[in-house]
Amino acid sequence: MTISMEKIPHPRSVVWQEDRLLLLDQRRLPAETVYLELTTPEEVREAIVKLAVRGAPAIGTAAAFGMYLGVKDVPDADAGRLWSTLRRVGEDLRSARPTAVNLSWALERIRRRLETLKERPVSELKAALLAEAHAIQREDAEMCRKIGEHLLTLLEDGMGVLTHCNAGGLATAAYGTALAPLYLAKERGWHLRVFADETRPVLQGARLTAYELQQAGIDVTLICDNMAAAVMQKGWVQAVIVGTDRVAANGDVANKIGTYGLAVLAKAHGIPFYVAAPTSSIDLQTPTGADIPIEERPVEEITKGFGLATAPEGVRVYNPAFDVTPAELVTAIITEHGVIRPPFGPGLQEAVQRSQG
Ligand SMILES: CSC[C@H]1O[C@H](OP(=O)(O)O)[C@H](O)[C@@H]1O
Repeated sequence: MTISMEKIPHPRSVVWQEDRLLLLDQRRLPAETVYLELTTPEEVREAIVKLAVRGAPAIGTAAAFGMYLGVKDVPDADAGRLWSTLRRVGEDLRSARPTAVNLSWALERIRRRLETLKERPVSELKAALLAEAHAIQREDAEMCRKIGEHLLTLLEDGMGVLTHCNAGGLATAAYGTALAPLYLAKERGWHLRVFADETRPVLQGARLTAYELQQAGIDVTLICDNMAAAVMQKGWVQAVIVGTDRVAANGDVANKIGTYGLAVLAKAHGIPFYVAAPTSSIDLQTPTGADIPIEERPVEEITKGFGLATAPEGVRVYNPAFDVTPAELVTAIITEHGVIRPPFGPGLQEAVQRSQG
């Protein structure tokens, strides 16, 4: 199934154009649609660190193109410099953000692909690298649409769905993961009522999810994070759907801070809690959620969000960007291969193996 990128119902976050990478600057949404034109891996790393590009799959894709930017001007006669540059740029990009496994997954996929061609001329290696970056992006779009189709089998027309952060088209190559079923439901003429958590402190839900869904004509209601319990208590939510930055081998899920609390609330209200997870976000080498590195971000995201001082100077701040939801609070994990129910271990292994061919 090939996705026609011209027909996706939202702006593209990562676009390769001739010899440069265009990144939709998500820090400026929803007020401004501005694309950064990047020509070096250092610029790509900075864009990832500063959340100009964000969302686990989008980060992986941007890093893959960043690898090509790092080597595209290496002389064809200098194979040694190509390999040393690949190692340096790979490590530099990998260190940009620690939690989303898609970043290291994409870089490792590039490395493995080039290792199979290590005796080939530099020109062939560079062409193969760029082709692999395009393949990662293309496959991500296809995975997202398939996740949407599988998630739709768990929903019904007329349902209320609550989501957190942005696991939408802006976080991926197309359609998103958690938001994919909402786009497909719209295509089928369903009416789903979406409640989007604003998702402090960076407000990906308010700035990105509400924006994406409103642009697509999907019924979305923006709520503050602390309103999710009341919305569930009113009976307005029949499913919670979130994305993920990393699923551990036992089914523990790292996702945007606040996800764990939603899972506890969903359990308390008897609401299914679904995690949309492309296999590129599943990390079988990480045994449990306790082993997932959790990124801590600058205090200013909380004390001076969007430039407005909202806390006393010098106050102590704790700003983890993610939390871990234990597998026992997850109803199902939905990959591009289908719906996985507990116990998650065997199903996660099978899904990853299917993706490795
Ligand atoms: C399909 S996006 C996955 C994930 O990434 C987001 O984090 P961030 O905005 O910090 O990159 C969020 O946790 C999404 O659920």
